[in-house]
Amino acid sequence: MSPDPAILVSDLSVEYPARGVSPSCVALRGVSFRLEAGQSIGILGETGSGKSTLAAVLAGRGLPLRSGEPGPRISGGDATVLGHSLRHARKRDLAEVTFHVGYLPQEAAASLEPSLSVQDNVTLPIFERDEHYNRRAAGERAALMLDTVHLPLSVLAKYPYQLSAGQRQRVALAKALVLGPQVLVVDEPTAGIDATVRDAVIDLLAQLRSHEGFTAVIVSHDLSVLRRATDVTLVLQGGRPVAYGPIEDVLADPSHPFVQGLAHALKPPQRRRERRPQIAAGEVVAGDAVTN
Ligand SMILES: Nc1ncnc2c1ncn2[C@@H]1O[C@H](COP(=O)(O)OP(=O)(O)OP(=O)(O)O)[C@@H](O)[C@H]1O
Repeated sequence: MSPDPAILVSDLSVEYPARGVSPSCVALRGVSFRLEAGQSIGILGETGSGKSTLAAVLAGRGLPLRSGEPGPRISGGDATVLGHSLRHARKRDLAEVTFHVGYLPQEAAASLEPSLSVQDNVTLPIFERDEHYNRRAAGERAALMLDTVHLPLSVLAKYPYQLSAGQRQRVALAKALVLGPQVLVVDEPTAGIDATVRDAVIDLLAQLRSHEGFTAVIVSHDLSVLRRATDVTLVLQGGRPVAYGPIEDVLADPSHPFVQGLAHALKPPQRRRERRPQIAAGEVVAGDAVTN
């Protein structure tokens, strides 16, 4: 394992600058964590807590290079990804980061290019970097990626509208993996897909996690994803970190009221099932005591 962390976030604050009549908005405040190469972190939090902003920033996406450009701006602290400081990133740094960090944004499946075949969608990141790249080699790469996400090769010639939502999600994942990233950032990978495909996507993320040196940042409120595909989970509220640790520890020891609510929201079916027999057993005992 490299002595340098894959990702180092130190007291990071991020804001969206004011635009027109909209005031500026601080999306992240004082976030810190260190992720070694080969580790995987889950990001959890209520809507608007800054999860997608953190994912996009760490993926090097959307950061403006000049003041006045739209996009989230690092207003305090820093995030260093694969040795590149994002606060002081120049165009070349961001190109390096986006090359080595695969990104599956929220609703990535819906943002596949409808006029392109699956093969052309998956290989788009290759040709965006090198328009003269060998087409045959790119086709072979697309086939390998489809195999990685467990889709049949017949899907390569299809168009996104011909696929199910779950298949589109896996194509989007293949596209995020096509450049062979060292780090994968995924934002709600199981949202909006049916239960069977959801399991397949979770299996995939768990398998990727077992690849040596593969580092991942996974935004999800799906407990199975956090359990199977992450080592630690960071909980955000209003842009601030409120809990950090392995997901079971976070849920078992919720010292913050928000995390307590979250633990309850994520666990009710199991807890209710566990509690009911206990109450029933108590009633039986009480009844027995009366009748005996
Ligand atoms: N382009 C933007 N311009 C201005 N403010 C934004 C922009 N995108 C997000 N925000 C604000 O930044 C904050 C964090 O948003 P973000 O999308 O990161 O939250 P989230 O936790 O991912 O939410 P969700 O779970 O709903 O996707 C919110 O207050 C949001 O309104």
